[in-house]
Amino acid sequence: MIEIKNLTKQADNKLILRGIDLTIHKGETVAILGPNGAGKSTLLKVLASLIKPTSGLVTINGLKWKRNYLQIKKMIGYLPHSSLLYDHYSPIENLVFFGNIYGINDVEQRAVRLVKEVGLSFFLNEPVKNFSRGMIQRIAIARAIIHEPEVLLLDEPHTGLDQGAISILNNVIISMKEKGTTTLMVTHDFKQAAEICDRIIILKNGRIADDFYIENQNLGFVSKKYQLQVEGAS
Ligand SMILES: Nc1ncnc2c1ncn2[C@@H]1O[C@H](COP(=O)(O)OP(=O)(O)OP(=O)(O)O)[C@@H](O)[C@H]1O
Repeated sequence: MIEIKNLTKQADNKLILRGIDLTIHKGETVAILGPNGAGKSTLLKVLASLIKPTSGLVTINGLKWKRNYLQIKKMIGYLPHSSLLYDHYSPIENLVFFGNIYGINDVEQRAVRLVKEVGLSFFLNEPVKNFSRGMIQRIAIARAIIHEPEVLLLDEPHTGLDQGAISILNNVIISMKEKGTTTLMVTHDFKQAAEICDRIIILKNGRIADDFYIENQNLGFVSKKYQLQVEGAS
């Protein structure tokens, strides 16, 4: 479970997050929607502990960030805009490298399985620098889940993926949900949000403008709620 209380983030005199209160329950798959500059990536970065909040409290599974840094770090898988992969390493070398950081057992076996899961077995030993953007994104996703995190933070994960890779990613997220993983996904892709998420949060000007559950992958409902909050339509 993730608990966020009165979270604010200020940078260069700009208040990016303006008092976020949010509870995400274990196993939920949550999409964070909002216009450009709303503070979505900043919220994810705070949760991933890449940047410090200006004030407020974040606890993950009851643990506070400040006191349990390493323990929490192991619980989290984070997919940022950049892949974090090493260009000259192959997918397998990258995944083994990151897996070793987390002290994974049988890391090579797991790395091979993940590369297969994201559909790139054929390129197992090819340097990542030769890969297309979508291929890099697939391996970046595998990297984010190499340590089987309990919490998955994904920043625009569908960007650059073709239809096949979108299905692969969605299946990865769904199968992790079945194992109890909690996922927060920043996205501009309403269709994917409606398809795999059970809850939607709309962020606007650093505040939560709406927070609701969806049923039956109701894309129309998501679009209508978004228009109402962000575009001011009724
Ligand atoms: N380190 C920083 N210093 C100053 N301003 C920043 C910093 N980081 C982010 N911002 C500003 O905060 C606002 C929110 O940025 P953020 O990247 O969180 O938005 P976002 O909702 O993810 O946007 P997008 O949909 O365009 O990716 C933007 O106006 C951005 O320029």
